[in-house]
Amino acid sequence: MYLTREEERILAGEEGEAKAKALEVIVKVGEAVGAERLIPIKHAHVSGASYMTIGDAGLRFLSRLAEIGARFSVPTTVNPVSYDVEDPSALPMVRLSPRVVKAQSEILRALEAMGAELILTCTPYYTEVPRRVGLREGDSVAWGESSAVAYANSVLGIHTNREGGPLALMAGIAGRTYFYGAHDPEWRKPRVAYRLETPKVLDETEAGVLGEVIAAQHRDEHPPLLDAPLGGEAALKEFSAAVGSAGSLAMVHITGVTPGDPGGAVEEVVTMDYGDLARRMEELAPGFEPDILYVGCPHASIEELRRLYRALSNAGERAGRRTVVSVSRSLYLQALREGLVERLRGLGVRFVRDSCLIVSPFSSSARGVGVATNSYKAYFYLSRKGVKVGLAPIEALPKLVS
Ligand SMILES: C[C@@](O)(CCOP(=O)(O)O)CC(=O)O
Ligand code: SF4
Repeated sequence: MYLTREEERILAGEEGEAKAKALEVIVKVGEAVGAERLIPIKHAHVSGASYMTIGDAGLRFLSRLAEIGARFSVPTTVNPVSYDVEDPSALPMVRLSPRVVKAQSEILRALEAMGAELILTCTPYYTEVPRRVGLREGDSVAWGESSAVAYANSVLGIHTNREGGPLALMAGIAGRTYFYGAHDPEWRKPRVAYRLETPKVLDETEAGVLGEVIAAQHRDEHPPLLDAPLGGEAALKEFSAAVGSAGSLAMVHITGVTPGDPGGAVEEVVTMDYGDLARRMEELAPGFEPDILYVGCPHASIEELRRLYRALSNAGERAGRRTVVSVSRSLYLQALREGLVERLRGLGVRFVRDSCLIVSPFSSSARGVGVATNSYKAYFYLSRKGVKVGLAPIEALPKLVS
């Protein structure tokens, strides 16, 4: 791999042992995928911050990095953790053990010592970060959270591969990543298009199921092109989350949404039938009265909170008292300023910031609990963790509670 003089100096340890080791990892991974050079990144977003995901081994790894003086070279933010840091009791049905609280605090301390900004959300794109860092279409970043990776590439035109696990962390310390995949304009040109003729604009749950269908059948190395009427912000967020969780897609070129020209390289068109989506929606619909109505995986958008308020306002108060919303601290403050938090809390809604039902200990205490959610990704993960879960759009959720 070609290295600049500066990169050679970093590898030689002239900017410290930690940065040398981090760049060594990036170079090795780059060489393994055939990358010929490195590129600078403007931002890193680190997943793998929840103690429930990384455990003691991850805690030791991060603490060790901080001890040897690792520091992020570019603005670096962090994914959700195992509980709401300011209100650990916010999680429903969860009694946090002192061990989890202590270990999670040590993880956060280590990340902060390395210079991370603890925004603790999987939706960095809904925070001040992109504006403050000056992220623009075409910029390269190293993001770890799969839903944010797909959203960055497909909705914002920001270039990132799925830098899962420690890779985003290493790229944040090295200030670089390998030039490959989503960073390469040639790779971003779709060869296969998926066209959905439908009588209606897709809501967020249909968009999530569409993401599952495409992720399951797309085999080409280049991103798919999608020609379908996705309706609104929540649909884009849930579609991005679904293609990243039901498959490993880092990008979908969405007609009318993704910035830039798709490149005119499409060789195959797959026509999809809305009936297939409708049948899958039927399969995933909650066939039970839910104990919890869950919104906010990935963390809720302001559009979802506004829709949730309208839906709950027309429902009985029992629905509100069963509703849990996970949301970034940043968007919570925006909703607070709008009076939305007070109105939703007035209907009994419980807010969980910094965390969610998937990366918190919720699923281990949710045996027999029924969850209805508007998020395909929450369905995907909670069902695999043994939780009874069904999928329905926000407007339908309160009607499931008698
Ligand atoms: C499932 C996920 O959204 C959250 C759990 O990941 P982590 O704890 O940030 O590694 C990660 C992902 O989809 O990249
Ligand atoms: S809310 Fe969903 S997308 Fe966000 S961290 Fe939890 S599982 Fe991942």
